[in-house]
Amino acid sequence: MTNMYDVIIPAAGMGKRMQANKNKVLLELSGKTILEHTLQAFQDDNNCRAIHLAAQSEELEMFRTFALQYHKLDVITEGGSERQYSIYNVLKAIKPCEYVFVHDAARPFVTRETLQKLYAAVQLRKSAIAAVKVKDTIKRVHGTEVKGTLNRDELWQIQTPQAFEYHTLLAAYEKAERDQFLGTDDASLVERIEKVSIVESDYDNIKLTTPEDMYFAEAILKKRGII
Ligand SMILES: Nc1ccn([C@@H]2O[C@H](COP(=O)(O)OP(=O)(O)OP(=O)(O)O)[C@@H](O)[C@H]2O)c(=O)n1
Ligand SMILES: O=P(O)(O)OC[C@@H](O)[C@@H](O)[C@@H](O)CO
Repeated sequence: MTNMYDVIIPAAGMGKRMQANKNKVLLELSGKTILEHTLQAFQDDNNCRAIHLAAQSEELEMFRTFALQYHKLDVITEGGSERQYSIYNVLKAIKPCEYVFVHDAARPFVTRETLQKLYAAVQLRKSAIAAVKVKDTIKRVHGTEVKGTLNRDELWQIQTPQAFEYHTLLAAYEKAERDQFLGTDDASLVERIEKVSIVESDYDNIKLTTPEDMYFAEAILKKRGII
Protein backbone atom coordinates (compact mmCIF):
# COMPACT_ATOMS: atom_id res chain seq x y z
CA MET A 1 0.00 0.00 0.00
CA THR A 2 1.46 3.34 -0.94
CA ASN A 3 -0.98 5.74 0.62
CA MET A 4 0.10 5.28 4.21
CA TYR A 5 2.40 7.55 6.16
CA ASP A 6 5.87 7.27 7.68
CA VAL A 7 6.58 9.12 10.92
CA ILE A 8 9.82 10.84 11.91
CA ILE A 9 10.26 11.09 15.67
CA PRO A 10 13.06 13.39 16.86
CA ALA A 11 14.36 11.99 20.17
CA ALA A 12 17.92 13.32 20.11
CA GLY A 13 17.46 16.26 22.50
CA MET A 14 19.19 16.85 25.84
CA GLY A 15 16.08 17.70 27.84
CA LYS A 16 17.92 20.55 29.59
CA ARG A 17 14.74 22.30 30.77
CA MET A 18 13.52 19.05 32.38
CA GLN A 19 16.64 19.10 34.60
CA ALA A 20 16.74 15.31 34.80
CA ASN A 21 20.45 14.94 33.96
CA LYS A 22 19.53 12.67 31.07
CA ASN A 23 17.57 12.74 27.84
CA LYS A 24 14.03 13.38 29.13
CA VAL A 25 12.45 10.97 26.64
CA LEU A 26 14.07 8.16 28.66
CA LEU A 27 12.27 9.17 31.86
CA GLU A 28 9.64 6.63 32.91
CA LEU A 29 5.88 7.05 33.14
CA SER A 30 4.05 4.02 34.55
CA GLY A 31 6.86 1.56 33.80
CA LYS A 32 7.59 2.68 30.24
CA THR A 33 9.83 5.44 28.92
CA ILE A 34 8.22 8.54 27.43
CA LEU A 35 9.71 7.49 24.08
CA GLU A 36 8.04 4.06 24.30
CA HIS A 37 4.63 5.64 24.99
CA THR A 38 5.15 7.74 21.85
CA LEU A 39 6.31 4.75 19.77
CA GLN A 40 3.24 2.79 20.92
CA ALA A 41 0.85 5.46 19.59
CA PHE A 42 2.25 5.03 16.08
CA GLN A 43 2.70 1.26 16.35
CA ASP A 44 -1.05 1.10 17.09
CA ASP A 45 -2.10 3.36 14.20
CA ASN A 46 -3.01 1.26 11.15
CA ASN A 47 -2.26 4.14 8.78
CA CYS A 48 1.36 4.33 9.99
CA ARG A 49 3.70 2.23 7.82
CA ALA A 50 7.09 2.89 9.42
CA ILE A 51 8.62 4.77 12.34
CA HIS A 52 11.99 6.54 11.97
CA LEU A 53 13.97 7.99 14.85
CA ALA A 54 16.67 10.58 15.46
CA ALA A 55 18.87 9.60 18.39
CA GLN A 56 21.97 10.96 20.09
CA SER A 57 25.06 8.98 19.00
CA GLU A 58 25.51 7.47 22.52
CA GLU A 59 21.87 6.31 22.52
CA LEU A 60 21.72 4.78 19.03
CA GLU A 61 22.37 1.24 20.27
CA MET A 62 19.86 1.47 23.11
CA PHE A 63 17.18 2.81 20.76
CA ARG A 64 17.84 -0.12 18.40
CA THR A 65 16.75 -2.52 21.16
CA PHE A 66 13.26 -0.94 21.00
CA ALA A 67 12.89 -2.49 17.53
CA LEU A 68 12.24 -5.85 19.21
CA GLN A 69 9.01 -4.47 20.69
CA TYR A 70 8.01 -2.05 17.94
CA HIS A 71 8.19 -3.85 14.61
CA LYS A 72 7.42 -0.66 12.61
CA LEU A 73 10.69 0.88 13.84
CA ASP A 74 12.90 1.28 10.78
CA VAL A 75 15.64 3.90 10.29
CA ILE A 76 17.41 5.16 13.43
CA THR A 77 19.78 7.99 12.57
CA GLU A 78 22.06 10.25 14.53
CA GLY A 79 20.47 13.60 15.38
CA GLY A 80 22.00 17.07 15.12
CA SER A 81 22.57 20.03 17.44
CA GLU A 82 19.05 21.42 16.83
CA ARG A 83 15.68 19.68 16.48
CA GLN A 84 15.49 20.83 12.84
CA TYR A 85 18.88 19.25 12.02
CA SER A 86 17.86 15.99 13.70
CA ILE A 87 14.72 15.78 11.56
CA TYR A 88 16.62 16.70 8.39
CA ASN A 89 19.13 13.90 9.04
CA VAL A 90 16.27 11.39 9.24
CA LEU A 91 14.48 12.84 6.23
CA LYS A 92 17.63 12.40 4.12
CA ALA A 93 18.10 8.83 5.37
CA ILE A 94 14.62 7.43 4.65
CA LYS A 95 13.23 6.16 1.36
CA PRO A 96 10.80 8.49 -0.45
CA CYS A 97 7.18 7.84 0.51
CA GLU A 98 3.85 9.61 0.05
CA TYR A 99 3.19 11.25 3.43
CA VAL A 100 5.46 12.03 6.37
CA PHE A 101 4.35 12.92 9.87
CA VAL A 102 6.80 14.57 12.27
CA HIS A 103 6.13 14.07 15.96
CA ASP A 104 8.15 14.99 19.06
CA ALA A 105 9.21 11.98 21.14
CA ALA A 106 8.39 14.25 24.08
CA ARG A 107 4.61 14.29 23.27
CA PRO A 108 3.51 10.82 24.43
CA PHE A 109 -0.23 11.54 24.72
CA VAL A 110 -1.20 12.00 21.07
CA THR A 111 -4.52 10.24 20.47
CA ARG A 112 -5.69 7.93 17.71
CA GLU A 113 -8.38 10.51 16.91
CA THR A 114 -5.80 13.24 16.22
CA LEU A 115 -3.73 10.85 14.08
CA GLN A 116 -6.80 9.93 12.06
CA LYS A 117 -7.87 13.56 11.60
CA LEU A 118 -4.36 14.52 10.45
CA TYR A 119 -4.15 11.63 8.00
CA ALA A 120 -7.50 12.57 6.46
CA ALA A 121 -6.50 16.25 6.29
CA VAL A 122 -3.07 15.72 4.74
CA GLN A 123 -4.61 13.67 1.92
CA LEU A 124 -7.06 16.46 1.22
CA ARG A 125 -4.99 19.57 1.91
CA LYS A 126 -1.35 18.37 1.49
CA SER A 127 -0.12 19.83 4.81
CA ALA A 128 -1.86 19.61 8.18
CA ILE A 129 -0.67 20.33 11.72
CA ALA A 130 -2.19 19.65 15.14
CA ALA A 131 -3.30 22.72 17.10
CA VAL A 132 -5.46 23.90 20.01
CA LYS A 133 -7.09 27.26 20.61
CA VAL A 134 -5.16 29.65 22.85
CA LYS A 135 -6.96 29.99 26.20
CA ASP A 136 -5.11 32.96 27.70
CA THR A 137 -5.03 36.55 26.51
CA ILE A 138 -1.78 37.13 24.62
CA LYS A 139 -0.05 40.52 24.61
CA ARG A 140 3.00 41.88 22.85
CA VAL A 141 5.44 43.32 25.40
CA HIS A 142 8.70 45.26 25.05
CA GLY A 143 10.64 45.11 28.29
CA THR A 144 7.79 45.53 30.77
CA GLU A 145 5.62 47.76 28.58
CA VAL A 146 2.53 46.30 26.96
CA LYS A 147 2.49 47.19 23.26
CA GLY A 148 -0.79 45.59 22.29
CA THR A 149 -3.27 42.75 22.71
CA LEU A 150 -3.46 40.17 19.95
CA ASN A 151 -6.79 39.03 18.51
CA ARG A 152 -7.30 35.71 20.23
CA ASP A 153 -9.73 34.48 17.59
CA GLU A 154 -6.74 34.12 15.28
CA LEU A 155 -4.34 32.49 17.74
CA TRP A 156 -3.65 28.77 17.97
CA GLN A 157 -1.05 26.83 19.95
CA ILE A 158 0.76 24.56 17.56
CA GLN A 159 1.66 21.00 18.51
CA THR A 160 2.97 17.96 16.72
CA PRO A 161 2.15 15.72 14.83
CA GLN A 162 2.62 17.77 11.70
CA ALA A 163 1.80 15.99 8.44
CA PHE A 164 3.12 16.73 4.96
CA GLU A 165 3.68 15.24 1.53
CA TYR A 166 7.19 13.77 1.58
CA HIS A 167 8.41 15.79 -1.43
CA THR A 168 7.08 19.06 0.00
CA LEU A 169 8.73 18.48 3.37
CA LEU A 170 12.05 17.59 1.74
CA ALA A 171 11.89 20.69 -0.50
CA ALA A 172 11.10 22.86 2.55
CA TYR A 173 14.07 21.45 4.48
CA GLU A 174 16.40 21.90 1.48
CA LYS A 175 15.29 25.52 1.09
CA ALA A 176 15.76 26.14 4.83
CA GLU A 177 19.30 24.77 4.53
CA ARG A 178 20.06 27.03 1.54
CA ASP A 179 18.61 30.08 3.31
CA GLN A 180 20.05 29.15 6.72
CA PHE A 181 16.53 29.42 8.11
CA LEU A 182 16.00 27.85 11.52
CA GLY A 183 12.39 27.34 12.63
CA THR A 184 10.89 26.03 15.86
CA ASP A 185 8.55 23.64 14.06
CA ASP A 186 8.35 21.87 10.68
CA ALA A 187 5.39 23.89 9.42
CA SER A 188 7.39 27.13 9.68
CA LEU A 189 9.70 25.68 7.00
CA VAL A 190 6.83 24.44 4.81
CA GLU A 191 4.91 27.76 5.15
CA ARG A 192 7.75 29.36 3.17
CA ILE A 193 6.78 27.32 0.08
CA GLU A 194 3.18 26.18 0.53
CA LYS A 195 -0.07 26.69 2.46
CA VAL A 196 -0.40 24.79 5.73
CA SER A 197 -3.69 23.98 7.45
CA ILE A 198 -4.50 23.16 11.07
CA VAL A 199 -6.45 20.29 12.57
CA GLU A 200 -7.99 20.81 16.00
CA SER A 201 -6.30 18.49 18.50
CA ASP A 202 -6.69 18.33 22.30
CA TYR A 203 -5.09 19.86 25.38
CA ASP A 204 -3.72 16.51 26.64
CA ASN A 205 -1.22 16.43 23.76
CA ILE A 206 1.35 18.30 25.84
CA LYS A 207 5.09 18.42 25.26
CA LEU A 208 6.91 17.28 28.39
CA THR A 209 9.33 20.18 28.72
CA THR A 210 9.82 21.27 32.36
CA PRO A 211 9.65 19.26 35.64
CA GLU A 212 6.04 20.26 36.46
CA ASP A 213 4.90 18.73 33.16
CA MET A 214 5.58 15.31 34.75
CA TYR A 215 2.72 16.01 37.23
CA PHE A 216 0.39 16.81 34.35
CA ALA A 217 1.57 13.59 32.67
CA GLU A 218 0.56 11.55 35.73
CA ALA A 219 -2.84 13.24 35.80
CA ILE A 220 -3.40 12.35 32.13
CA LEU A 221 -2.38 8.71 32.76
CA LYS A 222 -4.85 8.60 35.70
CA LYS A 223 -7.62 10.08 33.59
CA ARG A 224 -6.98 7.40 30.96
CA GLY A 225 -7.05 4.65 33.61
CA ILE A 226 -3.42 3.66 32.91
CA ILE A 227 -2.32 4.22 36.54
N1 LIG B 1 18.89 18.53 18.79
C1 LIG B 1 17.67 18.03 19.06
C2 LIG B 1 16.79 18.72 19.94
C3 LIG B 1 15.54 18.17 20.21
N2 LIG B 1 15.20 17.00 19.64
C4 LIG B 1 13.89 16.39 19.96
O1 LIG B 1 12.86 17.29 19.61
C5 LIG B 1 11.74 17.13 20.48
C6 LIG B 1 11.22 18.47 21.00
O2 LIG B 1 12.29 19.20 21.54
P1 LIG B 1 12.40 19.79 23.03
O3 LIG B 1 11.16 19.56 23.78
O4 LIG B 1 12.94 21.16 22.93
O5 LIG B 1 13.48 18.78 23.65
P2 LIG B 1 14.95 19.01 24.15
O6 LIG B 1 15.74 19.75 23.11
O7 LIG B 1 15.43 17.67 24.57
O8 LIG B 1 14.72 19.93 25.43
P3 LIG B 1 15.60 21.17 25.94
O9 LIG B 1 15.44 22.25 24.90
O10 LIG B 1 14.98 21.52 27.26
O11 LIG B 1 17.05 20.69 26.08
C7 LIG B 1 12.19 16.19 21.61
O12 LIG B 1 11.56 14.94 21.44
C8 LIG B 1 13.69 16.12 21.44
O13 LIG B 1 14.26 14.85 21.81
C9 LIG B 1 16.06 16.35 18.74
O14 LIG B 1 15.73 15.29 18.22
N3 LIG B 1 17.29 16.89 18.48
O1 LIG C 1 10.76 25.36 21.09
P1 LIG C 1 10.88 24.04 21.74
O2 LIG C 1 12.30 23.52 21.69
O3 LIG C 1 10.29 23.95 23.10
O4 LIG C 1 10.02 23.03 20.87
C1 LIG C 1 10.21 22.89 19.53
C2 LIG C 1 9.10 22.03 18.94
O5 LIG C 1 9.13 20.78 19.55
C3 LIG C 1 7.74 22.66 19.03
O6 LIG C 1 7.80 23.89 18.40
C4 LIG C 1 6.69 21.79 18.39
O7 LIG C 1 6.38 20.73 19.27
C5 LIG C 1 5.41 22.58 18.09
O8 LIG C 1 4.96 23.20 19.26
